[in-house]
Amino acid sequence: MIVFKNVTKRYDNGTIAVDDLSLEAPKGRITIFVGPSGCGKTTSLRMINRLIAPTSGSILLDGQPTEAMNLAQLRRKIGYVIQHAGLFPHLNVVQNIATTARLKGIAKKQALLIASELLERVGLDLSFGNRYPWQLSGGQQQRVGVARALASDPEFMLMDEPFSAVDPVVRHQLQEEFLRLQRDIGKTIIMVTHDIDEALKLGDQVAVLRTGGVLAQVASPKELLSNPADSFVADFVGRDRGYRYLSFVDAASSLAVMIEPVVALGTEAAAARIVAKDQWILVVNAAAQPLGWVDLDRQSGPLRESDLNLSGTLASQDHSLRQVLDAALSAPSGRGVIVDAGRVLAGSVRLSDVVAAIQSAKAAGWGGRP
Ligand SMILES: Nc1ncnc2c1ncn2[C@@H]1O[C@H](COP(=O)(O)OP(=O)(O)OP(=O)(O)O)[C@@H](O)[C@H]1O
Repeated sequence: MIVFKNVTKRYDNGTIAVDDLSLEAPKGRITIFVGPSGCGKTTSLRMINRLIAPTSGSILLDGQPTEAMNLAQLRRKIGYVIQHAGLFPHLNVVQNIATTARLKGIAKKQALLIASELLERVGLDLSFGNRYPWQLSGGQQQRVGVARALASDPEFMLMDEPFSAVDPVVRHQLQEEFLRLQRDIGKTIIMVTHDIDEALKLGDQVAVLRTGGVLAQVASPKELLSNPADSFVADFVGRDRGYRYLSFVDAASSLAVMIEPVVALGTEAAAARIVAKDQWILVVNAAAQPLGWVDLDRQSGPLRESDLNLSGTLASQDHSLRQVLDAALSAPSGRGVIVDAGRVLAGSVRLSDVVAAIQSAKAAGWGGRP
């Protein structure tokens, strides 16, 4: 556990970057610091590994005040990941990862072995090991940065905007991989971001800071959305917080999933019309995985790939109500496509049934994920 006790940082020019911050980052969980630019997120993070010294107050790691700890020992306990990864340009990928293990006193051969294992763990092929940082994309560099922080097997991880230097698609991938990794390693993590979506997605708890370094609220994502402490937090978590909240509610098992007629590519439109519920028919591949919808009102002859309407998203029944709602809203037929874990068709849901499921979940006090 990481504990901030009345921590204040006043820079020499008089700026109060962090003002009397007290909070606990629980063991094995992800705590996110989020807030507008200049609200003291990075300063708070860097006070933990003493890159910045607090003006007053203290920070405790598993009960031990950091100011009393040997600096080298303190840093060895803490993995540190920064924006743009900050890799050493003259070392190749495996050597970069191995540096933190070496600092911990692990023999070179063993450190390189650990580094190679971690490379795969963060989703990079072993062949990347010999490359230099400039030969990697931004997303690959970030992965190496995470692997390097993990190579010393630290108890704590500090991550400063680790996924912000990449495009939204790669960022989404990195976030998903990171959550999977954390399920295995269960580190005590504090991450800084200015992106509320990222905070709500990754955080077990989220600390919202306001300008002047004052803690506005610390709570679970669900609590922040349903019970913002004040108008600053309410504005910061976003105007669409009612809709976002659905991300935290499992699609009710009572959700009525209907049988959806399907055809294969190559089926004649006339034959498809016989099985279709209305003008829209769902096309699946040989493994019964949905490919897209076809509008039979505009179709003659065999159904081709180029006839597919691909606008509909897929949801699985164990997804959140937000995903199921999106599937229903995005489907041209108005029927959201539900798949199982192997992307095989399970059926479809009508928008009206999703809305009914949302209403009954709300009436039952939401339930679902914590
Ligand atoms: N070395 C310094 N000397 C003086 N003021 C500083 C120093 N470093 C940061 N500050 C100020 O302290 C405040 C907090 O800065 P900090 O970098 O912690 O904010 P942040 O929330 O991480 O911002 P961003 O999201 O823009 O990175 C800002 O007003 C900043 O200008």
